[in-house]
Amino acid sequence: MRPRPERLRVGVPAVLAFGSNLGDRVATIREALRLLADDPGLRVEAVSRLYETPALKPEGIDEEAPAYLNAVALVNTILDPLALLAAVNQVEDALGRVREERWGDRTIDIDIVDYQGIVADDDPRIVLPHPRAHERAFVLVPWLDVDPDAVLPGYGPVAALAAEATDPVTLYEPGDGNADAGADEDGDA
Ligand SMILES: Nc1ncnc2c1ncn2[C@@H]1O[C@H](COP(=O)(O)OP(=O)(O)OP(=O)(O)O)[C@@H](O)[C@H]1O
Ligand SMILES: Nc1nc2c(c(=O)[nH]1)N=C(CO)CN2
Repeated sequence: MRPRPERLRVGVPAVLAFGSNLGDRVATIREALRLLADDPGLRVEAVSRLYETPALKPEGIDEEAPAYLNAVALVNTILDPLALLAAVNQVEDALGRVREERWGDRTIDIDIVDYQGIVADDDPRIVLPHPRAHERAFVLVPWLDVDPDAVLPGYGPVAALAAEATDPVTLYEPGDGNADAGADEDGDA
């Protein structure tokens, strides 16, 4: 009998976006990834570099608010979209996310950008793809890091959308140049 492959690919692909603008942003994003990786329902397959981005508020870019770090992860999951949302909400809650004002400062935000290419807006709890991802360079640019050929369902190639998006995005390079979402705020791996 042939040995069983160690990891069977039975799930579906999804794209998660991470944002943090309060506390130790790198440590928080890294911990969010660790908590998600511990979930038996999903596997983290690739993580982008970190990008520093000014806070986008309903009235526009707010240079006075603490800047965000943003990253994107590709996952493979056996969870359905609502179960995946529950899993990411649980991680947000564990990391001290407080839901007060719209687009308010937060320790962590995790959005489901894409789930298996599905387009669905009938359930406001989970709109797919994420309804604002197409215009957010802070989502599109890190996504390109891990999938240069990515396509946002209903909108087209992510590279073209990123070229159109106007919000500024800067590769985050702490002291030692380690921009990995796996390293913490002072650059330690
Ligand atoms: N694709 C999605 N990913 C995450 N949440 C979603 C999605 N579609 C709908 N929602 C719903 O959006 C609601 C608000 O989510 P959240 O508080 O994270 O918004 P936000 O991060 O402040 O703003 P934004 O959605 O613009 O990033 C949640 O209750 C969730 O059910
Ligand atoms: N730069 C930046 N701005 C934001 C972000 C974010 O992740 N990065 N997320 C928001 C709500 O999800 C609102 N504004």
